[in-house]
Amino acid sequence: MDQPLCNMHEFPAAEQVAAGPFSFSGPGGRLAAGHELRPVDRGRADSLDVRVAEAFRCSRPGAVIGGALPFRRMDDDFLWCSQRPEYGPATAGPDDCASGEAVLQTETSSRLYGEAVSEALRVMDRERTGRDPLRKIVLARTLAVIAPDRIAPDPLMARLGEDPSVTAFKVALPARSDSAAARWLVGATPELLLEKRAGRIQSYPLAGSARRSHDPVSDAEACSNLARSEKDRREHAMVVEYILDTLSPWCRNLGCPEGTGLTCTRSMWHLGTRIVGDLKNDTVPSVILASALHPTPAVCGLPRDRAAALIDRLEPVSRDFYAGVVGWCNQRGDGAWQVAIRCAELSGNRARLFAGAGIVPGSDPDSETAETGSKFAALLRAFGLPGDAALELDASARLEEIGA
Ligand SMILES: C=C(O[C@@H]1C=C(C(=O)O)C=C[C@H]1O)C(=O)O
Repeated sequence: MDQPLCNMHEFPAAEQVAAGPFSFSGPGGRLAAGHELRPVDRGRADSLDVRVAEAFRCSRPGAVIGGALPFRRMDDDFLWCSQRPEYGPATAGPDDCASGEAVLQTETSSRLYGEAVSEALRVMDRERTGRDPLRKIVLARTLAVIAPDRIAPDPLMARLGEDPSVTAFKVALPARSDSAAARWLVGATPELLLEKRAGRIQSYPLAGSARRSHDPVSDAEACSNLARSEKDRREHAMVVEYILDTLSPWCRNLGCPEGTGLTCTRSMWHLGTRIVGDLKNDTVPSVILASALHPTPAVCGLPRDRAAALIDRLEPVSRDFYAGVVGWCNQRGDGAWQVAIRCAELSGNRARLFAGAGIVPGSDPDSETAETGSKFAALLRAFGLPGDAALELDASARLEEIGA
């Protein structure tokens, strides 16, 4: 092998190589980048197959590609090929990352978010009787956490991994041109975009959400209200249909044997549907299937390209790799790719937290704002802040607005 086992990216990639540029920990165990890392040539979704094949062409048996696909298909991905990945049992646990001194700041105010939801509803209403109307859009907002010191990705990931219902992840992100700080995306996602083992694939889309409660009676009530909600079922069905339609050309058979059910993390209830299938060609890499699906209407909308354009117009902060895809793939094409939600972008002592919600005709701007507020809870707790800190911040901003 005469290619250098080093990276060709600019600073601070060396620091990211040293720290391990990707790591995933979930119910199935843990995979970390390990040793002998090379960057996969960066590029867009339309050249991914060529670049993945090239990265594996001269790699050792057991090599794995891991990293992140951005939200926008026209942006470049950030993937690494590891010659010696490390596998182990899931690691979770109390770690020393919680800094009680972290401060929460609004980036996108709840008022602005509510206005964006209202604007999306107006667009849907205008198009309602036209050809191919906008039927769903997922809008997100951000919060900032400022810590006294640099925020380290691994302890944060360990805290997030304490919830056994999620896959905790850490992936290196490309440096921004205006800053020398290494960037990371760290999160705990409950949503599996695509897993492939030999010829079998699986996807577990989520859409339709309710906040959990510490009180068991209210928690059960939130769950049963979600199960009965016509709006949430409609929102969910669009995602399932889209995934079935997209995967069917690749599959000999494909279906949802268990139907739609309820699933939960420590902070949220979701509607979820397990989709399983058998591939016609079992050598197709899992990352190619994941990229073909991305972005699903669980994070973007329908019709996809128009929803993506409206997201660009209505969201003040670029998603970058939030609502993208994170995961890994081996030389047989087996691997697991998760939807990059419930995550924060770390850079120095700052973290940008993202949360989004699906908007369909009939959505209520205030409820959607509250839903995004609830989705920050797991991250906020991992930073040592109260889980409802975002909701509290929204409530005090509202009081200020009305001059109370
Ligand atoms: C977009 C996010 O979550 C997605 C949106 C959901 C919804 O609208 O109900 C549910 C799960 C996710 O697919 C997020 O958490 O940021």
